[in-house]
Amino acid sequence: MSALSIRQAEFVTQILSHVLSQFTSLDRAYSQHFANQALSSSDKSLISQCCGDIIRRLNLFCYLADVPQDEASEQPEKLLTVWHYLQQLDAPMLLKQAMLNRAEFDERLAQAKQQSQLWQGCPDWLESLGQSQLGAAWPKEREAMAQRPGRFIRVNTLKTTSHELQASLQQAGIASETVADAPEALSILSEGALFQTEAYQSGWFEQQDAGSQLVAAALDVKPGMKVFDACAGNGGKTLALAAAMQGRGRLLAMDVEEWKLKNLKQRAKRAGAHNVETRLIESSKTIKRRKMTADRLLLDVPCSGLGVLKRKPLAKWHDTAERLGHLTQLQQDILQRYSQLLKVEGILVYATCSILPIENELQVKQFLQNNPNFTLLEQQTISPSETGFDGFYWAKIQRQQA
Ligand SMILES: C[S@@+](CC[C@H](N)C(=O)[O-])C[C@H]1O[C@@H](n2cnc3c(N)ncnc32)[C@H](O)[C@@H]1O
Repeated sequence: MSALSIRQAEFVTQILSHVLSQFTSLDRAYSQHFANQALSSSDKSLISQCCGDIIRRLNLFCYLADVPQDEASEQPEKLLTVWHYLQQLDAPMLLKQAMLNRAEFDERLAQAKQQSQLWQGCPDWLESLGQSQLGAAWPKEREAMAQRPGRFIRVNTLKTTSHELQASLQQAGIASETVADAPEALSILSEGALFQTEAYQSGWFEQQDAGSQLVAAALDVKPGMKVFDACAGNGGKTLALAAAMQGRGRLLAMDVEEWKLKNLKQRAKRAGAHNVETRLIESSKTIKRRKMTADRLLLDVPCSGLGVLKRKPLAKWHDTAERLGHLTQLQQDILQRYSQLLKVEGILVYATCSILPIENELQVKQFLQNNPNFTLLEQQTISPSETGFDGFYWAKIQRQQA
């Protein structure tokens, strides 16, 4: 990795200031700041990697820069200087005014390395939650979630094969490799303008973490089935389901947010997923009207997102623990009401992008206690530390009787 140019450094400081003062998502900030700018894909990739590194361990960067965390948005240059020092790089000229006393920095660095919670960029509320929920398993998950996320795509088998896609990306100078246990996933090994390739324009792949692909695969859909994706959002998993159905059967994508379903429709068109229909959930009638009609049902419920902190690190700097009570109630409510969509012998997958038992196996346990006509077939937590993927949970549940 090389030092940032002055221009790249300016983008980083502007984006950091923006997200830290307004708490908009990093992705949204990138699209706003990059719009209509002559930046190469390697510029964009370096800028976003650098912003991600700093936000992921914001408390550490503030400590090393001797900046109070609530003033981080006003002193992003100092955080960027720390980023350069940590990688033994010279900071760009722009940052000279933000130079830190090297001896003091070294002393702080030595102290920080002794404190794993600080070194791995973990706020106090998350440390207590992780400890209480996961006990001895927490430290390795905390460490895994301090790392940069991997870059994964899903091969769109409606249009191509893994082999053909790899060859096409290789021609565009992008190296990739297959991923053990996730048959449609490719791990992208080189930087490069993935989204400007002919393969992307032709709908041959979607960006999707390998863990998320495993959740969709757990539903085990078959061509010709009637499948509901009841919290479909922008359709990451819907499109994976459509590919597994080989375009045959009915796939109904539902959500409470209309704009997400609009995005989903566009993505489905590009992917050639012609059996996808969308339906806005306007009231409980949308569900009741379709009672006992589904062969398969995906409930990818709203959650804390604490499994995907590598990719969405800003969530560390809100106290998500405060929202957990509301979220877990909503999750149980969705599971209880939407499970009525299933036919007898139909199968649902309840899923979250969290690794906390309170959102996962404890929710399923409560549901099964209240609904003896459903049984648990299988469940899995996809652990970031064991897989290198984002963290997810899924439970496969079958309806035995009406
Ligand atoms: C984890 S996200 C889904 C991500 C999506 N499945 C994917 O793979 O891209 C959860 C979704 O649930 C939606 N949602 C929130 N409350 C809901 C409700 N009561 N019924 C259905 N969907 C809901 C949110 O709008 C959000 O899109």
